[in-house]
Formats: sequence, C-alpha cells, structure tokens
Amino acid sequence: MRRGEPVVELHGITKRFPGVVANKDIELTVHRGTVHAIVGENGAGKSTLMKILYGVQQPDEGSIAVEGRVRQLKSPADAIEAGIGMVFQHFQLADNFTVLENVVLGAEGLHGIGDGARRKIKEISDAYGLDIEPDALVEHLGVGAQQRVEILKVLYRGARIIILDEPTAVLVPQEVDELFDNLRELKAEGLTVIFISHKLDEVLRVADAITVVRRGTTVAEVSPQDVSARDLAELMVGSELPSPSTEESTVTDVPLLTVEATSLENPLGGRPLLTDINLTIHSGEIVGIAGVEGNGQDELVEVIMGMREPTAGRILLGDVDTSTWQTREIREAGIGYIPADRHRHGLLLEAPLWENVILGHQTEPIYVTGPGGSLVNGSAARQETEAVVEQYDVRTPSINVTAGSLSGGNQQKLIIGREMRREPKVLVAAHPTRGVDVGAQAAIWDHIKQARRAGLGVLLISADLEELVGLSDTIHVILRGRLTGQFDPDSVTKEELGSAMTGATTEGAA
Ligand SMILES: Nc1ncnc2c1ncn2[C@@H]1O[C@H](COP(=O)(O)OP(=O)(O)OP(=O)(O)O)[C@@H](O)[C@H]1O
Repeated sequence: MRRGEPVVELHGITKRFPGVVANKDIELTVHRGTVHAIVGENGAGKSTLMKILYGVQQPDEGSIAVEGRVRQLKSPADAIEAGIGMVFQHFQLADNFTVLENVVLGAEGLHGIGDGARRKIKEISDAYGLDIEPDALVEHLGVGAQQRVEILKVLYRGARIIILDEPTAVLVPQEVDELFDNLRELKAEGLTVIFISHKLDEVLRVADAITVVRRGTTVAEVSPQDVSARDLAELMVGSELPSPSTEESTVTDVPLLTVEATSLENPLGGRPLLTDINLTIHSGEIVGIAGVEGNGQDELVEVIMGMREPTAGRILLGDVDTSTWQTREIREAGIGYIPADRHRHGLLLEAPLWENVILGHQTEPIYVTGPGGSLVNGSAARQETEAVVEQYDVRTPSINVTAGSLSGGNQQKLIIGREMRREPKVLVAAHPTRGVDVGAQAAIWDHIKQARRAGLGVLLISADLEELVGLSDTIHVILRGRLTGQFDPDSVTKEELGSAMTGATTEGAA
C-alpha cells in the first residue's frame, strides 16, 4: 500500500449504552504512515471508539473499513487479523516473566518460545529503535520500557495500525520524548498510529492530524500547524475558556502534617524504600513531589496513609503521632486521599456511584440508620452523591450506574469530589488529574486552590510537571527513596526538574 492511503475509514459509527449515546455518527479517516490523535472531553466517547476499532465492542450502526476492506470486528482476534493492535493504559504484562515469554505467550503460546522468536523480537526492536532485550525480566524494566514491550508485542503479532490509549499519562518528560521518537520511526516504516491524549501540547508536537470528539461525535479534524492548544480545548468543549488568574500565596506557619526522619526498610532486603524523609505541610500550602515513577512516591504515601508502618521516624498530624494508626483512623482524622491506582484503591467498579461515594465512611452517623445503626441511610448517601456529581461535573446518566461504566476521567472526578467534599484538613493526592480532560483539570485545580485558601494542606504527587509547577508552593524531588532537592516552582525550569528527577543533578535551587 502507498503512504497516505486511507487505512482506517469509519462511517456513521453509533454506539448506545443504557441512558447514553457514547458514539453518534462518527466519521473518521486515518491515513497510512501518520500519527493521528483523538482528543475530547472526559466521556466524549474516545475510548468507546477505540474499543470498537479493536473489536472489544461492536457498534450499533455504521461501517468500518481497514486498508480498503469493509470488516466486521467481532473480537480483538478479528482486529489483530485485520492488522490492528492496541496498547492499553494499564499494561498487561506478567512482571516475573521475561520480555520473550510475555511477547510469545500471548501470540503463539508456550511452544513459540525459542531462538526464532528471540531473533524476531531483536529484529523488531532494532527496526523501530525500541531498545528491548528479549531476555530481560519485565519487573526490572522501567515504565517507559514496559510500554515499549507492549508496543513490541503488538508489532510481533503483525499490527500495521497501532492504537495507544493515553500513552504519555504514565511517562516522565524524557520518556515522552523517547516514545515520540519511536512513533516517528514507526510511521517512517509506513505504520500508522492512532492515539488518545489529554495533553494537548504533546498532541500538537507529535500528531499529523487531530480529530476532535465532542459529546460522542466527531466535530472537527484539524492539522497541528493550524491550531493552538487553546483552540483545541475550545473545540473540545464547544465554547471559549476562561483565562487563568494569578494567585497570592496562602502558606501559613501552622504545620498540619509532618514527616519526620522517616525511613522504610525493604522487607525483601536491599536498599531502603525510604531514607530519612523530612517534610512539613502547612495550612494553606501545597507541597509537590516530583520523581520518576518507582522512586518511593508510593511508599511515602503508604506510610502517611497508614498502609505501612515506618521503620524509623514518625508521622505527625498536628502534634499527634499517627505512625502506627490504621488507614481508616487516619482518614477519619481528616486526611483525604486520592490514590494513584483508582481501580485498585479508589473505587468499587461493580458498585453504583452512590455506594462509592460513601465508601469508607458508611459507618459515620449521617449514613447509618435503622435499629442499632445497622442499615445504610440511602437517601443521605444519594443526596451526597448528587452533590458530588453536580459540583465536580461527573458526566453520568444517573447515580445508580456502576462506577465501572463511567469513562476513566469521570471516575477520577468522582473520587476527587468524594474526597474534597468531606473538607479534609490535609489532602494526599497522587496524580489527581490523570486521565482528566483539560477543562475538568482546570476545574479540579480551582477546587484545590479554593480549599487551600481556606487552609487545606496538600501533598501533591504528580508526573505532570505542568501541574506540579502550577499548583505547588514548594517542590521536592524524590530519587531512590530520598528527598534530594527542593525547588521554588516560580523559578525552576522543567529541564532543571527533569535532571534532578533522573539524578543528573541533586542540588536544589531554593
Ligand atoms: N460499558 C459501558 N456501559 C455503560 N456506559 C458506558 C460504557 N462504556 C462507556 N460508557 C459511557 O459512554 C460514554 C463515553 O465513554 P468513553 O469511555 O468512551 O469516554 P472517553 O472519551 O474515553 O472519556 P475519558 O477521557 O474520561 O476516558 C460515557 O458517558 C460513559 O459513561
């Protein structure tokens, strides 16, 4: 096939769920050898469209042509057969297996593991600059490399069209650059990449064409040379956006949460997970933590939230030592928590929204009723859920649907609303706006800033440097379990932060 020919043609795609039209009359043409971005608000219908193209879901109406041939994609196997592969945001790799085993098990099964497969992996890795060793253990690979293994897996199965679902959400800036280099190599070889992203500046950097989806339908196709990030955001929401305003500092000298000389040994031996962490969050202050994933951020959150007990040092809430408290006690004492993994720690996906909103708080007086307080007060729970949905703009047909049926960004908005409406004293927030569209992101930032004015203290862990710099009053860098530098967000550059995060420099500027 020639470069530039249409390889994916979607006409009139419509997909309905109970109470929602997720896709309506979608028109999309993707050309060979291009990177084609799909952007839109949370719940606009992007994931649904990609699932339809990957055969995970079937459209109610419309047609799909791949490389000029009309196809019925009834399953991912059909899509793979048509030359389409998909890399999901949550990697689907078995940690304690090698790259070779991971790649081959999904494709040919056990009998495929051998020198032939090893050679083929090397060839693919070399051809597209993926830099993957077939015999490396997946658990030894960083996030960026694991993502390249996922891409390699898809290529190994012969994909010519690769769908990536928010591929940069989990990457730090250097890894994003590497990924984009890989994407350029893929398209130079005549492959086609379709990707979903909320990071509009990245979309403008790497895409050849951008399709905007609004309320389930394709509203525009633009070329990155012709638009700004702001134009794109306005196309997504269908109206003009307000301009951001500058802020006065609200930091006080009242300590709310203190992490004092805290260390955490690794129960499996080796380097400690945390070493001598000292950190204070004052009322009205947002303390940001920058770091490459896996450098102790999760463990820091876990010792603060009572999921692990520090092996040295202590955690103080005000002047009360909470180091040995359980998570529930800590939450009840006024710490809100936005976990990094919303599926594992934040939500019960099979339960309705209203149950999720009172999750962890169902024993509190306002939610109990009946003899001996044995029943849940459904109407109080529903009222609170309606309020979360309304204030945090959770797009849902009703509060009775399951959390699992919400789009990813709307799940995140639900968690943030649940935590913020409880008016915590301290908020421990890991990647609070991951997967959230730019409009909703700005709204969440406003909610957090407003609470900060009223005295909230925040520990903000984020891979999004824009968010860290824009929200934080001070930024610490975490590297191999230690705080290695402190920076003033008003003066630090992304490059300085990036080098501190990778250990290229460890000197703080402030
Ligand atoms: N399995 C499902 N059952 C019911 N409703 C669903 C299901 N999957 C998606 N929806 C609904 O379809 C709409 C579109 O969701 P989709 O996940 O495609 O949005 P999205 O644009 O990918 O959003 P995000 O940016 O938040 O990931 C939403 O209203 C969502 O609640």
